[in-house]
Amino acid sequence: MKVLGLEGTAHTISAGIVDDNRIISNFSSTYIPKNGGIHPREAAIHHADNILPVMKKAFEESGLSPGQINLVAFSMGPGLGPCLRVVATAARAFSIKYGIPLIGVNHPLGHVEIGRKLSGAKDPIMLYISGGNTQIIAHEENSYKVLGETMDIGLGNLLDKLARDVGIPFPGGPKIEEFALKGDKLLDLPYSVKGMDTSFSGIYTAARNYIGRESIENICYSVQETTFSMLVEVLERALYYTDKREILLAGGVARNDRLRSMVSHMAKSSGYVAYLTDKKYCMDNGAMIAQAGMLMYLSGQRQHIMDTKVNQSFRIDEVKVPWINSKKPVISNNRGAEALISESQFYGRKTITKQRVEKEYRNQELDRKIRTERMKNEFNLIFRLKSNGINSPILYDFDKYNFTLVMQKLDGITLNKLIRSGDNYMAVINKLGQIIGEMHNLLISHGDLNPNNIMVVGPDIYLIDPSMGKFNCEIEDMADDIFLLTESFKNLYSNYDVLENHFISSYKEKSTNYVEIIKTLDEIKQRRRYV
Ligand SMILES: C[C@@H](O)[C@H](NC(=O)OP(=O)(O)OC[C@H]1O[C@@H](n2cnc3c(N)ncnc32)[C@H](O)[C@@H]1O)C(=O)O
Ligand SMILES: [Fe+2]
Repeated sequence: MKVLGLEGTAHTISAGIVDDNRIISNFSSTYIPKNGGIHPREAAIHHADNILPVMKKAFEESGLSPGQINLVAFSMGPGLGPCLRVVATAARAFSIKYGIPLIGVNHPLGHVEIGRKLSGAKDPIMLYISGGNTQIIAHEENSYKVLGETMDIGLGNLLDKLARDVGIPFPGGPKIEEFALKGDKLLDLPYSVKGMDTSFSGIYTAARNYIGRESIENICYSVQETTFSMLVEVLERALYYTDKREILLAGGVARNDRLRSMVSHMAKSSGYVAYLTDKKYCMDNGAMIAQAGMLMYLSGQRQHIMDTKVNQSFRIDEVKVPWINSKKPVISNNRGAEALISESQFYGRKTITKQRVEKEYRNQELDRKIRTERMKNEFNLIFRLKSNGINSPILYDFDKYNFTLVMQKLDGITLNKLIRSGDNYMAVINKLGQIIGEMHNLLISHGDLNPNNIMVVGPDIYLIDPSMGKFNCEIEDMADDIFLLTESFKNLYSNYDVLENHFISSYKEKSTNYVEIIKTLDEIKQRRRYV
C-alpha cells in the first residue's frame, strides 16, 4: 500500500510517501525563529504557508498522483497545539477529498518505527532523543513501555538553548557537535541519573555559567561527554533489566556522531547489536509518520475523523503496538548493569564480588570519577542502612584501586521476579512501604529504587545497590525514590495502581514527613514531559 505521512509537531513541516518496502519520497521545510525559541503561532503560520509546497514536492519526487495514495497519516501529538492543528486539518481535507482512510499517529512512534524499518532492528531497546523528548523505550506485550525518561527538558532542547545563548540559531545540536570536536577539557557538570531517568536542566544552568569563563569548545565538549555518558549508562541498565540484545538510536540528537560512536562502542564491548537510524531520517520527517501509520493500519487499527483530535501530551505508551513479538525478559545474574558480579568466598562465607569495570565508551576522567563515587557511596550507604536496622548485605571488603566490593551473597529473589512469578507479594509490598518510610526518616534516599534492587529473603526485605543514593537527602530525593518505584510497577503489572496504593499507605504509616513528600511526588509527576 502507499501511504502519505504529514509531520508538523514543532519546527518542521514535512510530507513523505512510503510503501510496504521503502521510502518513496520525503520533503521538508524547517521554520527558523528570528530570535528566541520556537514561537508556536509563528511556526504554525510557517507550516500553513509551506504544507502545500512540501506535499507537491513529495508527490513530484515520487512520480505518484494523490489519487494513488491508500492512506493518509499525520502526527497527532505530542507537540505545539497550533502546529498540530494545521497538519491535522490538511490531513483530514486530503482524506475527504480522495476518499481514503485517515490515521493519527504518535510522533515518537514515527521516530522509532522509521528507525526499525531502515535499520532492520526487530525488538530493540530504543534510545529516543529529540528536542522535546529523551526516553528509553522497550516493547512488551502489546505496547511500547517507557522505562526511563527525562525528568525535565529533552536533551535536544538543552543543546538548542545553549546554542542560542551563544548566538547560534536553531537547530543548535549540529553546531554544538562541531565545537565539541575541538574541545578537550572536561568541565565539572552535574551528572544526573536516577535509575533509568535523567535530567538536563541543571546541566544547562551549569553549562551556561561557564560561558565567558571557559572556551565554547570545552563547554560543548563537556556537555556532550556528560550527557551522552548518562544516556549510554541508562541504556546499558535497560538492556540489563530486559535482557534484550538490540539497540536502536532514534530522534534528532541521534544524528550526533559522538553519541553514535559511544553507543556503538558500548554495544560492541558488551555483545549487543547497535542499530543507528539513517541520519537523513533522524530529524522530524513525514516518511516516519507514514511508516508508523501504515503499521497501525495493517494491524487493523481504524480511526473515525472524530477520533483524530490532536493531543499535545500524547505518549508513546498509549498506543497499541501488536506488530512486534517481544520476548519475555529474562534477567541474567552474572553481569550487573554497570559492574561484573561474581560469586566468591570470604573466609568460608559465600560472597559476591562486585567490580565496577572501566567503561571505554566514556571520557576516562569522567569514568574514573563516576566509578569511584558510586563505589564509595554504595559502601557508605549500605553501612548506614545496616547500622540503623535496615537490611542490606554485609560488606566484607573494599578495594578502591580495583573498584571492587565484596559483600554477603543473599539467598533470595528480587521483587521484580517475585511480582512476575505472580506469587503472593502484597505482604512484601506492605512491608516495603514501611522500610522505605523508615529509610527516609533517616534522611537516606536509595537513588535507584526499582524492584531489581529489592531482594526478598525469606520473611525479610533487603535493599541492594544504593550507589546513587544520598545521605542527608532532600524531600525531592525521597519523592524521586517513590516515583521510580511506582513507575516501575507500571512496567511490571497491569493492576499497578493496587501495588502503588498498598505501598503508599504503608509508607504513610512510617514516614514522619509524608505530606510534603507526597506533595513533591505529585509535582514530579506533573513536571514529567507531556504528562
Ligand atoms: C514532539 C516533536 O516535535 C519533537 N521533535 C523534535 O524535537 O525534533 P527532532 O527533529 O526529533 O529533533 C530535533 C533536535 O535534534 C537536535 N539535533 C540535530 N542534529 C544534531 C546533532 N548533530 N547533534 C546533536 N543534536 C542534534 C536539534 O538540535 C534539536 O534539538 C520530538 O520528537 O520530541
Ligand atoms: Fe521529533
